[in-house]
Amino acid sequence: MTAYLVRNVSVVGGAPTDLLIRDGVVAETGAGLAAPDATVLDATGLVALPGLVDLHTHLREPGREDAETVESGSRAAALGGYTAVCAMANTSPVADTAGVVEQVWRLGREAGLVDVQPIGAVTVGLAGERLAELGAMADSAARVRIFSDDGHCVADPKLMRRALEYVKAFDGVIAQHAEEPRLTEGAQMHEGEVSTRLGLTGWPAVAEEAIIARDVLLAEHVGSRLHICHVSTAGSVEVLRHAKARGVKVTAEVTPHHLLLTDEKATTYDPVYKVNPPLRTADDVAALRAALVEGVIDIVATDHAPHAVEDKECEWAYARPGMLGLETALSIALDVLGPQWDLIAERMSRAPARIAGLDGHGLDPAPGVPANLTLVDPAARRVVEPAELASRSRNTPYARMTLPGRIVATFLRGEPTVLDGKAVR
Ligand SMILES: NC(=O)N[C@@H](CC(=O)O)C(=O)O
Repeated sequence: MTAYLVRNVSVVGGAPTDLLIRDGVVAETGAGLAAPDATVLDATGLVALPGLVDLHTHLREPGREDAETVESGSRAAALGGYTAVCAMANTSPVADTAGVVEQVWRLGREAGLVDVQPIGAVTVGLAGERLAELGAMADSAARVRIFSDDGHCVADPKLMRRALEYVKAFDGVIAQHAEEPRLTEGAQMHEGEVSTRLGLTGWPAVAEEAIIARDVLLAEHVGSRLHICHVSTAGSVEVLRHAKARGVKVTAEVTPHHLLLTDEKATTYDPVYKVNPPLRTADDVAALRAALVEGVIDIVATDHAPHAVEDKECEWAYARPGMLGLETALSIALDVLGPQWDLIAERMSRAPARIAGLDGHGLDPAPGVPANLTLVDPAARRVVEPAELASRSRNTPYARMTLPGRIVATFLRGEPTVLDGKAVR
């Protein structure tokens, strides 16, 4: 195994130092290290972060390998600075059995570019009628701890309660896609002034807020861990603030796109901006940003949702919801938060690793720690070219935008997955 001597790097924004990476761990840190056998990387001006961890990635395998595979999504993740991703269960077949989660887990190991941690479905076939085999998935080789019907809400309160009770035994967490389905029938975009102007059926903020309010009360009643996927409204932030003040064990994520884009984008009728939950108003964006800084929202998660061309380049009403995220998330975070490295490390690596229970991830580079880390050039600016993305899909909402920051290198247990901004494999 090659040793790497990373020279003159700022660890999470601190004073420049050297990092020696050997045998899968950070072996030494300090100024002026010597290691004649190591490959030297001059990291002057670069920042080292603990490898990013994505709690919400759609890898599309099995079932839609034309849109993404475990391998192509893993490569996109590594290029985005990630060392671990949690793969959502809405594949085909659905990841609702030990067999399917083990298959995804094994494909992740074979690709070897990031740790792929499968998420199991809460209900059989995401149909919201019967609990899936949560215990069997937890006991499988994939050791599933997060369960989600993402793409669908667990709308039945009794099923939601049972799921919360069930996962308590192994400290699992239910990740809820908060959308009261009766309130979003036929919805095409955020319900508000823009939807009225365009004559499109709206997805009201209350459809999200009502489910979060119900579920934080259920989680409190049961004493279980609840995670809220892709929080998108100012009202949801208020419900979460209230729940956290009461001591409810709830965590929440926000996506890069909900931190940057608004429902005004729908006026282009370009389906690349169609996503679930929909892009909201500028006031919502401001509330989400403030909540992320404050900690009412715990993490940034990408909701990387690759879609084939025919599912996106069509009429708005027929387009599938979802956007790419893995290869641009750090740049958007840098754009929105500025160079607050400790905050970025917390919201994009340490906290998601804790929520997912991923050992060896989310740890700042320090002697003895597994070398899961990424090197960022904060001064670089890049133009997003869809054709250059590693994802099999092209549905990025940031096409041809100039974004700050570039991932220079990513290491997974001491092995580079990205060097000089390029995937190693
Ligand atoms: N976030 C999205 O817009 N899409 C997700 C599922 C979903 O949440 O609808 C997908 O799987 O494509």
